[in-house]
Amino acid sequence: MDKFIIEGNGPLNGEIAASGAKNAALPILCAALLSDEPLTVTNCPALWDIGTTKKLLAQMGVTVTQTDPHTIVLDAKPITTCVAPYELVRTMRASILVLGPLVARRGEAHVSLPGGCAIGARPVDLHLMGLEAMGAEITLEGGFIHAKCRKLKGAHIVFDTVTVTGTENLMMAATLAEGETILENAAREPEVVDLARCLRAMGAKIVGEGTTTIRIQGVTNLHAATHRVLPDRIETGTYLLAAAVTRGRVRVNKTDPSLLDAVLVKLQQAGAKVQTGVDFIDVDMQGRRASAVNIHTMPHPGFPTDMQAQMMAMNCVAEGVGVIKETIFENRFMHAQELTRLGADIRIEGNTAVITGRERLQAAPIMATDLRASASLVLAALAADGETLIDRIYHMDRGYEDIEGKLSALGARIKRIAKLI
Ligand SMILES: CC(=O)N[C@H]1[C@@H](OP(=O)(O)OP(=O)(O)OC[C@H]2O[C@@H](n3ccc(=O)[nH]c3=O)[C@H](O)[C@@H]2O)O[C@H](CO)[C@@H](O)[C@@H]1O
Ligand SMILES: C=C(OP(=O)(O)O)C(=O)O
Repeated sequence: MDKFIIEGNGPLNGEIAASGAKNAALPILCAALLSDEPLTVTNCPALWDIGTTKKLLAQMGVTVTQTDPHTIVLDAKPITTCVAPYELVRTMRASILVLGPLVARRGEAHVSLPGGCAIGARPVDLHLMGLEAMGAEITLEGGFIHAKCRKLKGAHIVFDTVTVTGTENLMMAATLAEGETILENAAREPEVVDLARCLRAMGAKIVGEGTTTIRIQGVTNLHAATHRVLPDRIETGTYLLAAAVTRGRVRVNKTDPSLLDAVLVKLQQAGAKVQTGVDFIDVDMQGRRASAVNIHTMPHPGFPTDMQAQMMAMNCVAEGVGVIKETIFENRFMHAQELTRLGADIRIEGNTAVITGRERLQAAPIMATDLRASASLVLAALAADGETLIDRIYHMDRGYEDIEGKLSALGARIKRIAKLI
């Protein structure tokens, strides 16, 4: 298993470009299943999760062509099987996103219950409830979801909890259903909005994305389209925090500041000078130590849970005490124990972490437990004295394109070790 060796070497300085958003690209690739005409996806990040999705779709009979490192053309004219097998689905939460499109286009789906980051129980009951409301017959057997329906019918669905992939799955299913579907208490995440834009380019009739009520008028078929994936706001935020933890200055280009309002407010509270343009964000700590901030994770437009671990890393080296409340996932503090191994002072009580900042952290061998936890360990290692060895970084490869290349461009000392005895 690959490991990173990171040597904390002072402030990071420089510019990098954001990649396309993983959590937008994944549902968009699955949307190809809705049409028998090709979908071309550009600005698609080069990541493990994208590779897994390509394999998943290819084994269903979809022709998947990578025309350049960031462009994928998918032709789902022939869907030969409606099965999403355990071996592929277990590594990636987003695999559940083939469920809605398969039932909508083919009238059946057999999808293994999904894996992904171990950050909570992560049930899919709301996805299933919605499909049932649209007329699908659902059974669970042998770890698989089996869904059947001759023709989905529009329905009025109110989500008990805001769910991102739940909203995406039902929005995709509804594009080919008979009549109108109304999704209430829908997720407002930018990735949901990007998917709606892609579906609209394919001929879907959708209004209200980005608000809590999305209306979809079903059509008989979708057609060929090209869609550019929006920039990754979580990747962007992670690199901006690299400036905050190292007292440096980082500019992220090819991004969109309007996607990161909640994160930028916290960076300003931490003492950063934040400048934005249409497609860039510049964070400058002007050599100063960050001040600790309080965070309460919330669905968009609140503070994203996918940035919580990275903010905890910043609080570990900030001045003062920061309180972080995780309200989305019940088990998303796995990084705290590893950060403590670097000398951080973190007290956990239920869903709240109280972090007392330390001037410096000290290098130690540590282990990544999930995707954003890995990002927080990398950030902490950049602010630690000595060489930190981070094990199980495959988690990081799921969601960060060319992490070593981008961090090295900012002046970090980071080395990947394929095998260490
Ligand atoms: C591939 C992808 O886009 N992943 C993101 C997506 O995950 P994902 O879509 O899995 O997260 P959800 O928004 O569905 O989860 C939010 C909360 O709802 C609960 N829930 C969800 C569905 C359901 O049927 N029943 C239920 O109870 C979950 O357990 C969780 O407590 O949104 C999360 C919240 O922003 C992000 O952290 C993930 O990075
Ligand atoms: C939790 C994440 O991914 P997934 O939902 O695929 O586990 C994430 O992107 O932070």
